[in-house]
Amino acid sequence: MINILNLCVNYKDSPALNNISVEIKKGQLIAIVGANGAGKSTLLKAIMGQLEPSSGFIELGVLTSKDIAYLPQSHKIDRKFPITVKDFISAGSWKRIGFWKKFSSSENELLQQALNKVSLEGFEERQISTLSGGQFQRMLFARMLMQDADILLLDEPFTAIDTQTTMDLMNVINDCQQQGKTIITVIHDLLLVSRFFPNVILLAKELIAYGSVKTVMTSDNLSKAGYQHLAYISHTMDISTPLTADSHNEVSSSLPKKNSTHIHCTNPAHYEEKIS
Ligand SMILES: Nc1ncnc2c1ncn2[C@@H]1O[C@H](COP(=O)(O)OP(=O)(O)OP(=O)(O)O)[C@@H](O)[C@H]1O
Repeated sequence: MINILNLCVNYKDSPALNNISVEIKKGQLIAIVGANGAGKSTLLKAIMGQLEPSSGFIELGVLTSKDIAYLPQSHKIDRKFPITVKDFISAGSWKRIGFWKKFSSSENELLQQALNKVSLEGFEERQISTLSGGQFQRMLFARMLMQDADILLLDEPFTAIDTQTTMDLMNVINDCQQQGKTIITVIHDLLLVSRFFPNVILLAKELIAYGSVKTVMTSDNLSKAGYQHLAYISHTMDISTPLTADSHNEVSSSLPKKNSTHIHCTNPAHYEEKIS
């Protein structure tokens, strides 16, 4: 479904990805792993069409970039931008309904579902600047859910958030996979990868390995990817623990409730980084 063939991406004269070939099937859940500067974010941006390949290509089959939802690294978003949680999340639907349009009842329903899935009911009128780090990340997930896209690309969704929030959001990712969505996530936490992600792309500007956790995260591959300090303990990593994130309802019930009203869509370009 996503066919990446001999992909090279350069920033001016400087290569960021070299000769990457990977075939990703519909419904797969994949972690992209690699040291800082390995080209992980670059690969996501190339898949979503924000960066042009210097050579090689990416095919999405019958899908287009409109069918892709992107969750950026949270520090790339201006958290001081004056916008409510509701308006921020509703921006996820702009590809469907355009900017500055009133929501239909079905869009409002999607919004409520998204808020519910990330346990942020009652936060609709809050300014995004007042959210904690974990609540902010939940809001980013809600906006991604609002897009209702077939392909989800997430860039470091679990950086600097607590275990509870990580587990809740892992549950959201799991639900999305069960709905048949294809999910590709950049992750630095190798233990999280080994526990929750069936497949891994290991990068170091070039492709070190692609496949199941067991076949990819070997000492040899980790060493080639620049994880020399971790390679020697890789064989002790527990890759057999199943997903047990079931605390979503608990957090959900502890948050305040509030009715929604109709909202506007705001152009995400106002508060997000632009790719140069
Ligand atoms: N806009 C840009 N202009 C020039 N070079 C860039 C740009 N964006 C990224 N790079 C370079 O491309 C390489 C890959 O960057 P990328 O952000 O894809 O790595 P990454 O694996 O996501 O890193 P990290 O884990 O640190 O986020 C790095 O050397 C980086 O400095």
